[in-house]
Amino acid sequence: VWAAKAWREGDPGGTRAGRRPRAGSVPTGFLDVDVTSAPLALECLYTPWAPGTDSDGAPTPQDCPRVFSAGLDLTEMCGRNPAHYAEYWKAVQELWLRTYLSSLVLVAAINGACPAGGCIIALACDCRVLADNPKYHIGLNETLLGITAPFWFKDAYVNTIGHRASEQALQLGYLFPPSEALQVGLVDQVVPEDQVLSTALSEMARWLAVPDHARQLTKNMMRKATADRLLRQRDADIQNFVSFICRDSIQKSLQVYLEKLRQRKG
Ligand SMILES: CCCCCC/C=C/CC(=O)SCCNC(=O)CCNC(=O)[C@H](O)C(C)(C)COP(=O)(O)OP(=O)(O)OC[C@H]1O[C@@H](n2cnc3c(N)ncnc32)[C@H](O)[C@@H]1OP(=O)(O)O
Repeated sequence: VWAAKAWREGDPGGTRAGRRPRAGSVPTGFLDVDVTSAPLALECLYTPWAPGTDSDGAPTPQDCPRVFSAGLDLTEMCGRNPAHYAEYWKAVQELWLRTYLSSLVLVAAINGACPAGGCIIALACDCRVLADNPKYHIGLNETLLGITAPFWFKDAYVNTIGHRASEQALQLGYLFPPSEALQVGLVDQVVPEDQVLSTALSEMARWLAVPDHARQLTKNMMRKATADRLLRQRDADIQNFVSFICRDSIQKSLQVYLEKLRQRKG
């Protein structure tokens, strides 16, 4: 995700980091900011696995990480205590709200798999460019983990791909391959892997060509109702998450899923 202001001004004290986060590190790894203990300065962020920059601070496309984001860190949702779950979920809400309501132009350059929480951050951007690789699936697959997407994930999905497509994809936990993601409108462009960043930057330029104040007011007008719905119910949403995730059956499902992931690796 490229934050326009940071890019235009050349990392003005931003939080760009060189390391690539491990899979499943949203939210604390995705933007490389510990949102549980620090205010999230989205207005000066680079993607933590920015693929390097040239002397002008513009990105260079030499790195293809295979994983845009593996979604929320499942280890944060397993075997912990209710206070931990509450703090974690508050941080997830905060990350999404700040991304979704940012006045910056945000373009997601999706150069890897993008399930669940990864998809929701991409959906919070203004525009999505996905690399054309059949392994780079995108979507909300929560049901396959035995959990349900919260209402605000669903809202963002519906806003982007419509009610019927969301209903079907959410129930099936469907992860769209690039061609289908484009067809359904989940992403705006699918391009060869080595053109993801250049395309994202062209998109960025297109959005930045619009007068800022008009674009920002329009963005807010389009997004406010969806964000307000969560803002009105933040505490209830946290309580719902905690009681859901604390259930023995849900803990069991998540552990089984994590174990499968680890075995698949071996
Ligand atoms: C009202 C209640 C509401 C509840 C709502 C809760 C919402 C949750 C939203 C989410 O985001 S849930 C997470 C969904 N994510 C996934 O299903 C993705 C799972 N991961 C994969 O499919 C693959 O890892 C990948 C992303 C396709 C990448 O494949 P790759 O082969 O490159 O990596 P792996 O070798 O599989 O994984 C490396 C390593 O990472 C672990 N891991 C992967 N994903 C996660 C994760 N999301 N959380 C924690 N850990 C994850 C995996 O187990 C490996 O670990 P190891 O210890 O190194 O073996």
